Amino acid sequence: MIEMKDVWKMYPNNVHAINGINIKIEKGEFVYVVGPSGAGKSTFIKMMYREERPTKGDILIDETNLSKIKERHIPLLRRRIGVVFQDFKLLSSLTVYENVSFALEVIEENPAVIKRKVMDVLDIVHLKNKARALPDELSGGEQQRVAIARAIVNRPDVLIADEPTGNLDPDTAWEIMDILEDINQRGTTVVMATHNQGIVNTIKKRVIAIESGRVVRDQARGDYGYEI
Ligand SMILES: Nc1ncnc2c1ncn2[C@@H]1O[C@H](COP(=O)(O)OP(=O)(O)OP(=O)(O)O)[C@@H](O)[C@H]1O
Repeated sequence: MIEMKDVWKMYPNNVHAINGINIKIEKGEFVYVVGPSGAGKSTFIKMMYREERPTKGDILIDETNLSKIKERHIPLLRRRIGVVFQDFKLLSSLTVYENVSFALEVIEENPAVIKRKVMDVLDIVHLKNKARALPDELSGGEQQRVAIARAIVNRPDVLIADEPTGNLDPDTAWEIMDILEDINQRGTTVVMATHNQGIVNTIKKRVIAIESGRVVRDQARGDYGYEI
């Protein structure tokens, strides 16, 4: 479960990005975060994986209060929360296999276990046959699938995706959604910030709309709600 209690965020330049958010996301939910550009969606999401810290308020991931965890425990938190970005962020000199295995916490794992875990997630994203390829040899959609595999290889409870389809053509965006839905159906909570009206209006899920750093709508099976 993810919970925000009266969360505020002011950046050092005095921009008030988040202004008093209270939300609860239960285990296994799939949530879209929508809203105009600059509304605070990325800030909202970054606080969930402790990339940014709130100026005020508490964020709980299950029993862990993110405001209270020590810097040295952040890697442990990141194993419980996978993150996917619009621009993939793959390491260009590593193969698909290496990009995924690199993210795996390798402590006390034997090579056979590592290989099984990497191949299992490459199977989920339908990329087993590209394990030896380099990112530059892949399409944008394939690169995003590698990024998703990397994000889930530690079996996180939560997958956070900030505009995961933002750089992809429409057909490829739908493929990515199939994979995110599959991962969600396997039990992972998915939180996805998006500007993709077609996806939100077709694959109906909970919608949290943010404007000027506040939740202005929180709706089960909601619409995108903005004209593009
Ligand atoms: N690191 C930062 N330092 C200062 N101000 C920031 C920083 N990051 C974001 N902001 C500001 O905070 C506000 C919210 O930004 P945020 O990126 O969270 O919005 P967003 O809804 O994700 O926008 P978009 O849809 O364009 O990605 C904006 O006014 C932005 O300029």
